[in-house]
Amino acid sequence: MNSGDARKTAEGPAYLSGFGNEHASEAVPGALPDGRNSPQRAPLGLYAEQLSGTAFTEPRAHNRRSWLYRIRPSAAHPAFTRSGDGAIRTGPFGQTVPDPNRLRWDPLPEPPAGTDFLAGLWTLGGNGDAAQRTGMAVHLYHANASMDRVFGDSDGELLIVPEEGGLLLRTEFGVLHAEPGEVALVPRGVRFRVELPDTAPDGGRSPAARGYVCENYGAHFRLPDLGPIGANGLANPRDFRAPVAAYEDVEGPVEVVNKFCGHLWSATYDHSPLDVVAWHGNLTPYVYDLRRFNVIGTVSYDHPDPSIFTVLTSPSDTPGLADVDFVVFAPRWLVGEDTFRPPYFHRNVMSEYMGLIEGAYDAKTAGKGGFVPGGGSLHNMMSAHGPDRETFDRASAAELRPQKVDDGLAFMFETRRPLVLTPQAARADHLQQRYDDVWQGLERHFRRSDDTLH
Ligand SMILES: O=C(O)Cc1cc(O)ccc1O
Ligand SMILES: [Fe+2]
Repeated sequence: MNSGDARKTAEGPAYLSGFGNEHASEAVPGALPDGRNSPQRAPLGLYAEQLSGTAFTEPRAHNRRSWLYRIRPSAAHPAFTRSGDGAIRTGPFGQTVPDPNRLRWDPLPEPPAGTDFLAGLWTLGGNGDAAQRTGMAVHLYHANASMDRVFGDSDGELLIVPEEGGLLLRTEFGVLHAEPGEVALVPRGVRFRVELPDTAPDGGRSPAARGYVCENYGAHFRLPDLGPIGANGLANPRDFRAPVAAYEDVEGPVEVVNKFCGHLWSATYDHSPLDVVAWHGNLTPYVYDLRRFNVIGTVSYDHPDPSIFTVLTSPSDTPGLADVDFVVFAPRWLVGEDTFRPPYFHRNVMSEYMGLIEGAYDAKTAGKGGFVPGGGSLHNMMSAHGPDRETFDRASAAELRPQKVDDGLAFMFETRRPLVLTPQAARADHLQQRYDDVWQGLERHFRRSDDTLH
């Protein structure tokens, strides 16, 4: 293999900084044409190819496309044939009756040896319709082997949230590294391979990689508007990192898997499709370190709605109504006076899938049988939830000194439509059976005169 690899820094691959920027990168000097996208003959004998992420005519502020200069055009491939879908499912989700119950899962069980990222993807549920390009799916993954095939998802962009084990993503645009605490996004259709880097001190294979994926069938994730917050805050654009160009020059059979309208299709190419020597444009994969999130909260009283924690949003056609939001509960100070500080009791018109990357979440008791890293909870539209009894008791009695919440990293995929489970999620052994019990014992404290409660 002749690999034009990315320039490396001491910590890992080199990156280009900024969300949605017009970037340009070449792995070989002179590979990018000057002053035009499609010269009569592209430099170095490369093929020019455009990859669009939005309709050509969408407003400039949202328009996404990149130009790729590659050893072979993507068109040079044989026919795809259907392969098994494994545990991957796609909207529309109609195989279970939508469930109004509060649900919680333990982490995915250990997969058989030799399970790569694609084979380890397991769909929990979702909504909308991939063919209508609206809605989303929640997947989890548990893998213990690097892919040697290449994957591209025509149904949506993939927001990958590692929880255990780092991932090396070799993409058409270059190499990305995502550790737990970071997220990676691969745009719709971009081909990539997920490798599990050797992280064990003895140079052995890292034991496993586990995490979550939001497959977004709708509009690209973008940064939320900041409104009165001002020009800065939440996720800062410069903290998003795109890869520098890096290519594989591989002649020989490479399996390429394409997810298209819910099914996996496979073709054996006679070369690697990760053969982009240079590219420019604003449609790129990227990584973001969630610990860089600039958390904003109250400095007076009350618990702000969690929209204040939105990292990325995929808007619908209705202003302010997201198809899906990606929200992070990052380390922060709590200072609210005369305030119940954890998340309040609520019933939400949006549906909430929550995951835990590490530690504990401030509305739920940690530990075995509770909300644990790698597990997840689903609070569908209008289902009543909030702090569990232990949290309610503790927070109602706590002395309200400034308090640093820095013992965990939780996130939420919040979506406009109820999430419908796959049969495998509805019947999973790792679905907790007694989640409702966390709200048992919330006794009545009501007295007609309010002199006893506090
Ligand atoms: O724990 C949850 O349910 C998520 C959540 C957090 C919060 O701070 C306020 C509302 C909400 O739904
Ligand atoms: Fe909630």
